[in-house]
Amino acid sequence: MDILSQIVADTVETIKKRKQTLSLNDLQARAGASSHPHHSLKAKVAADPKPHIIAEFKRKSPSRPNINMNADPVAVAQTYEAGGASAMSVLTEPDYFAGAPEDLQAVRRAVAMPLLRKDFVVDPYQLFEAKAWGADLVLLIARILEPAQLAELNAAAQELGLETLCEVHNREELAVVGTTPVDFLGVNCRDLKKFSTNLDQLIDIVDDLPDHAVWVAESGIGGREDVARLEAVGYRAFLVGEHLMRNTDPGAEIGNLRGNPA
Ligand SMILES: O=C(O)c1ccccc1NCC(=O)[C@H](O)[C@H](O)COP(=O)(O)O
Repeated sequence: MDILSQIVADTVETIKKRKQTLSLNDLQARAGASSHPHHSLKAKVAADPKPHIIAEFKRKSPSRPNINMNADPVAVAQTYEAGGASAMSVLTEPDYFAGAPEDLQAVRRAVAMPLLRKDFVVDPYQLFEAKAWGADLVLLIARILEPAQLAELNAAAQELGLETLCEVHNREELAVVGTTPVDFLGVNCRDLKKFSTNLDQLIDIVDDLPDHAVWVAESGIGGREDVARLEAVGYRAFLVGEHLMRNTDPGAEIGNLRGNPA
């Protein structure tokens, strides 16, 4: 079983348990009562031609067992926001990424930038969770969804007022997306078998990316030159995790990535 299949199998079990603790009906009521205003990344991207950094909070990952295990999500969020991040990605998956719903909820109370619930969404229940916890965007990974399932989750998320970031790794997965009106189309250049990243793949695929979504470059971005190279071929937003989580001054580095060195 590959790593994504393992994560998805465990996620399905986690959702089963959560449904026993909080029914879908009760969760829907909570999501409906959520008083968080919507913070739109789409609007930010439309208003500003400069590169947009989606700064990620990630303690660890399958490829990196210890990135920054003791990091405080609220302190990191405040630094990211002050540094000019357009949005923040918060891992909520517990077993492989040491994330938690409480991280997203705490960050929501502390900052006003758009928040991405970064998880392995396979069930509409997770969309209501995302809404109830204060997210503005959700990740939908093409590799783990059937085309009809992706279309349904995308429509359900947008109906709830969540923007969608659909992630692909290659051309084959673009077929899963088809004409589904996702808001953001992310290309992730991490090879999930070797755990290596190769930014050239993000460049090779651009001729086949659909125009209906904003393009997001994901994984392995390590400096201003990387952003500039990817921006030159049409990417408008950049999901950056490890590079910022290991940086001693992530706020300044976000400015640098955007082409505004301190
Ligand atoms: O990073 C992993 O090891 C990983 C393994 C399995 C599924 C997803 C994985 N990573 C998630 C991501 O896509 C990254 O967190 C994100 O693109 C940021 O990447 P980076 O800037 O390289 O931390």
